[in-house]
Amino acid sequence: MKANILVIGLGLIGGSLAKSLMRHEEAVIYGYDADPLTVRKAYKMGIIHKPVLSLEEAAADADFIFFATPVGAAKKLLQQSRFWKLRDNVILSDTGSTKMEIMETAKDLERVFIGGHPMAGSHKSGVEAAKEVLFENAYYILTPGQRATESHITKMKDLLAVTKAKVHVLSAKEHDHMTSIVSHFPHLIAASLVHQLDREQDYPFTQQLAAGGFRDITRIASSDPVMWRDITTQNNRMITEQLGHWIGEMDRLKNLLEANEEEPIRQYFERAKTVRDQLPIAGHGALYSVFDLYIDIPDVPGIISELTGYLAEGQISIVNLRILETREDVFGILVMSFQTDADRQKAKACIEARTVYEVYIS
Ligand SMILES: NC(=O)c1ccc[n+]([C@@H]2O[C@H](COP(=O)([O-])OP(=O)(O)OC[C@H]3O[C@@H](n4cnc5c(N)ncnc54)[C@H](O)[C@@H]3O)[C@@H](O)[C@H]2O)c1
Ligand SMILES: O=C(O)C(=O)C[C@]1(C(=O)O)C=C[C@@H](O)C=C1
Repeated sequence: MKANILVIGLGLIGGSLAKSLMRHEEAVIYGYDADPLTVRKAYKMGIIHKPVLSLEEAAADADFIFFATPVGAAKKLLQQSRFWKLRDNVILSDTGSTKMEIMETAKDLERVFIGGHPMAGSHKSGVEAAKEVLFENAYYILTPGQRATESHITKMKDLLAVTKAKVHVLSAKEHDHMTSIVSHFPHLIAASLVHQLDREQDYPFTQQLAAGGFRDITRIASSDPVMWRDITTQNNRMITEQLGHWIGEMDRLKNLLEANEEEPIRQYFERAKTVRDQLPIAGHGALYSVFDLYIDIPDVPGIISELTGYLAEGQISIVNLRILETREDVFGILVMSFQTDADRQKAKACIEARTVYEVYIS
């Protein structure tokens, strides 16, 4: 696709988007960030073709403009964009985690706006964390504004096709309701669990004991505070509604604990396990699918390079690697993540054929 694409905000998401949009051979990717060092880094990393110094000049040449800053800044930039001289057929979009306030702000624009939200990310931020493959297999939500026609939406879908994300259209209200449940509120729970640990005075050693469970459930508490401040203030009503449901759930749990009967407690865990295990794609999250393979490995030097070497020979790409609970002289579990089930099956067959280690899919 031949197009000038301007990405404003070259952090984790803007950087990843810019890099994957480079797959359009004829597109020219312009990159702007409030932090000039980030723009330089993005250029050096090959994430953008043209570093932008004057936002307004670059905007005037753009066919697509993406606002990929935290949602508070995105709202302000959208307001400013009313005074920019833009092409008549430009399509504006964003990557923000909230949609209702952004769509409300975009309502007054005299250009087409299609809200966007790639449902993939990380607790890491900044251009250094950007990855070309970040959106592959993830849902990418679009919330078209009132000026957007079917042909504009198709144009946007064609542009995003190279990200290999699953593009899905929703209303801003549907979006904000659903993400408050599966993304926004969980971040507050993660933060609150860390605060609970932080308040523990009697046994400071508790922090040393925070192992896999605590680490897994609180990983997202390491996310960027400004980004989450903005999300929480913009989607405040929906998030507060979820808090109300949560308090109800905690009351139910409190009753269960006070009664302290084995069977209802087992059923509580059972129901949660059933729902969690049935989330789309092998229980790996409703929003971002990766396909994990578990390999029992001895804790010996060189084991990981041995296994990744076999997969490289078989041309099988890995998206992530981690080790669960390895201790000296004990078998550990190596978890390899793949982008597709087909890759995972190929990897399983490859490792089984070439090693004696037990390989399984959870
Ligand atoms: N992090 C995630 O997991 C995730 C996932 C999907 C969507 N999002 C959304 O995408 C957006 C970007 O998130 P991120 O994780 O890439 O953040 P980030 O902190 O990695 O990057 C944001 C970038 O925007 C720049 N910036 C801030 N204000 C600016 C301004 N006024 N003008 C120009 N640049 C400015 C910052 O310098 C930074 O480089 C946010 O709206 C966020 O809600 C985040
Ligand atoms: O995986 C993470 O660290 C994330 O928090 C990613 C996550 C999410 O909540 O799933 C965070 C915010 C987004 O808007 C989309 C994705």
